[in-house]
Amino acid sequence: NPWYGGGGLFPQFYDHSCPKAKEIVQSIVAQAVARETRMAASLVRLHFHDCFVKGCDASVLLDNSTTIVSEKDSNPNKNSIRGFEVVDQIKAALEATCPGTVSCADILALAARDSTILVGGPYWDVPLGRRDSLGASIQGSNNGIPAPNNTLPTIITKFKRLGLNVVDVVALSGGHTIGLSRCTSFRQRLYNQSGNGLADNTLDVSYAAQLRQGCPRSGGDNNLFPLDVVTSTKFDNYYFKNILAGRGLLSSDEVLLTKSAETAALVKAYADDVHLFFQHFAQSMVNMGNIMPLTGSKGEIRKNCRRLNNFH
Ligand code: HEM
Ligand SMILES: [Ca+2]
Ligand SMILES: [Ca+2]
Repeated sequence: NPWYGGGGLFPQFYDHSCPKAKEIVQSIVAQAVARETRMAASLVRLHFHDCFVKGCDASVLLDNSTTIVSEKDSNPNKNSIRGFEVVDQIKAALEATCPGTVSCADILALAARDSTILVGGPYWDVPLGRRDSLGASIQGSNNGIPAPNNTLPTIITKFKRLGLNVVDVVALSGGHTIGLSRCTSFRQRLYNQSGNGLADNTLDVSYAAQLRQGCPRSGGDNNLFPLDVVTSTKFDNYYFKNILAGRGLLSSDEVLLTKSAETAALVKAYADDVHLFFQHFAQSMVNMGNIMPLTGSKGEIRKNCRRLNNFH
């Protein structure tokens, strides 16, 4: 059935219960991205870090409380993940228009799509109807979200566990065509990639020298660098062209080219054909958004994305 995604979600879910839902999300995301372009990247990543932990259920949005250990303090998220204030603003507007109707998990999926379009990326219909979790998993966040120094087999395994495939790995890594990374996420490549005191030899020499300027051996952990050194505010295929030129920022970006013929072929195909990348990215975002949604009477529709309705 073409109307339904893998998880029983469908794009028309709010057409009767909250017909303005999509435009409300879009207009607040547009304001936020106009204020700060990076917010588009941060909102795309927020959906990813939600879906990879217990599925797309807004678990990532819960704050610490007596019953919740927040995913916000996990290794991948701490001092890194952002966009929560924008989600709060969207939720407040939706509660004012259609109280108790639109889930925080669906807000994340819509905001990721709208963000992508606003910086020049592809459109896709977002399957909807997710409900919000009654818990969070900091352990799931620490273990389930790939780390930048993971090997390619480990990264692929972390995707496959969730029903995603190698095309999804490479296409979704293309999300790094926008946004920023902290020095701490790639420092090892600049100084001691293989424990021999040498820089990663796959790094372009002048790019590595440029990175060392702002990312010293010690200190500057939170200094920020574009994930796409050519067009970090534009959703395009420079991320893949950069990898081919030894200018991928993270080890997890570079290994797509050097550790598997299958992923390398996709990197080259996307570098050659932006339309193919856009088509695959859109499909893979739908695939990611279908990971283990709560539907029917499972979970709840939170009134405030940061806490359970029955909070203490
Ligand atoms: C394939 C495995 C992946 C790894 C190892 C990875 C790792 C990272 C790391 C280390 C950062 C920088 C964080 C920091 O230093 O604060 C980052 C940023 C980012 N990631 Fe990924 N990522 C992966 C996949 C994805 C996917 C699937 C998406 C979305 C489709 C994505 C979207 C982003 C975006 C947009 C940013 C920039 C966020 C901002 O500027 O606020 N990443 N990623
Ligand atoms: Ca989740
Ligand atoms: Ca770009």
